[in-house]
Amino acid sequence: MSSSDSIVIACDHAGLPLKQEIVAALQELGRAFEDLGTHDTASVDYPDYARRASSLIVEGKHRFAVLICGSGVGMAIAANKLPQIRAVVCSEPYSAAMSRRHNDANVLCMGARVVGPGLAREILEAFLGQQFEGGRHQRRVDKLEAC
Ligand SMILES: O=C(CO)[C@H](O)[C@H](O)[C@H](O)COP(=O)(O)O
Repeated sequence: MSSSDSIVIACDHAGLPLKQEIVAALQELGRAFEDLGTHDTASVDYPDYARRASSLIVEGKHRFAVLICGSGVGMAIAANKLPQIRAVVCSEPYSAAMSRRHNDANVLCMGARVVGPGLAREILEAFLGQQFEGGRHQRRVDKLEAC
């Protein structure tokens, strides 16, 4: 794995338990990652964490982000405000895989109040295990950036 495949992870208070599972999964997978927090259950605002993590992708420090809140939705809305960010909320592995293959998604959002740890790990592995296919999908992704 090259450093260009590194991952930044972040969560709000609602996402903390699942983020801890994702940290363990990434360690077992041997993936390099940076954990931006939050690190305790005090209530925080997901846009702050989504912006920090997504900014590190835009700056080129990390290739992917995994963002976790209660539903995953708030994190995705916030992350997609930044240019070059294609954030998806996934609650099953098929969408996660296709978001890489067809959409070149670079931010995976999950809801700790939606998916359990086993399913979350399957989603994570589906996302990280696929490559963007390019071709006609590159044309469509280019149009996304122009929207
Ligand atoms: O942004 C969200 C919903 O789209 C997240 O699920 C948040 O984690 C959630 O809104 C936090 O809710 P709480 O009642 O403040 O714990």
